[in-house]
Amino acid sequence: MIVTVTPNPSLDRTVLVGELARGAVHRVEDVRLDPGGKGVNVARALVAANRPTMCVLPTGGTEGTCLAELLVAEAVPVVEVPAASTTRSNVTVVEADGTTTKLNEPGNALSDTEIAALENRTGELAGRADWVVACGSLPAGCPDDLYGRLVRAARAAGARVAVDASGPPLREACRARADLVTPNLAELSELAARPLNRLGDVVEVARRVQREGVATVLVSLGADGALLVEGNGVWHGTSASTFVRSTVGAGDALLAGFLLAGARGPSALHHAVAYGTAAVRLPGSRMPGPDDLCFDSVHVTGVDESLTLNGTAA
Ligand SMILES: Nc1ncnc2c1ncn2[C@@H]1O[C@H](COP(=O)(O)OP(=O)(O)O)[C@@H](O)[C@H]1O
Ligand SMILES: O=P(O)(O)OC[C@H]1O[C@](O)(COP(=O)(O)O)[C@@H](O)[C@@H]1O
Repeated sequence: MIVTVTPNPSLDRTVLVGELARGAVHRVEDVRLDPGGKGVNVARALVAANRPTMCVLPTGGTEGTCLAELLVAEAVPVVEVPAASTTRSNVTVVEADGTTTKLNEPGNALSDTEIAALENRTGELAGRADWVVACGSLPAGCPDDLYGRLVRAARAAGARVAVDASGPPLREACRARADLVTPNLAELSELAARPLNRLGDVVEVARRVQREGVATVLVSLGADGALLVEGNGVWHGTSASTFVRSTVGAGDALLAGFLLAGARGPSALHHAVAYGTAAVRLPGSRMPGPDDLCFDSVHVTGVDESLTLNGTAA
């Protein structure tokens, strides 16, 4: 079983417009509502692939009820931690050419009791889990070390732990020796406090994260694919160019694909990039299922560290 934890879930509303212009009135061409938040999306993709999954999340108010109902409709097993404050709503504007603009609310604060309940429910499930996957931003006022604490508790219960986070919560998860972290380029660059222009820069910072005790670093590079640093190995997965409908949830799909393929080595990277690529072809944050994947368009190679991120000479 894989347990996902999303301390700051959201109700995701995605609207489609021709071209976004600041200050203008737009007539929306299409709209969809998805259950959202990074761990929620990972759980949706896992369930779509028939992998036993539990999705732990706080829910509050009308939005929280709606979010839980949407998950039930997708047959995602949910462990709800009731929260006094309302679950946030995030808005995504997708333009006809696939350009994606996200407006993410910070998320209402959880009380200390609610945070403790989230940790307890996760801890109880961790004993039966292969992986605990903790993802996304933390709501207002939540301690930065929440993911670090979850890593320690889940590992003590015998599970491996993956964390997809940014800033201080990511740093704390690395310090607690998460088994797998999945930063995107901006998040890794923030961690390193410098721009990362070449594949070699990405590898160097990922190696630094490994030295802290994180076994596997999977860096998502948007249209340039993803880089896997594991043990002494480094691989770059790319896909042939594809049309982009919405990039929301692509990182979550990448992580789900990696876990579904065993979270190890170039074959898992190949599967992960197939998931990320499939996600950008789907509307809103709809998660891909096995039928959406196209493995032939994905290539995994060793890494020439002197190259820029898109594989051209510096
Ligand atoms: N514009 C794009 N074209 C093709 N694939 C993409 C594009 N954006 C994302 N992907 C795929 O989705 C994965 C995750 O995307 P990315 O934007 O890096 O993650 P995050 O959502 O975490 O920032 C990438 O590794 C890639 O496989
Ligand atoms: O917790 P954060 O960082 O605010 O992100 C939440 C948002 O990210 C998503 O999980 C999508 O994630 P990615 O596009 O990074 O894969 C949305 O469903 C949600 O609205």
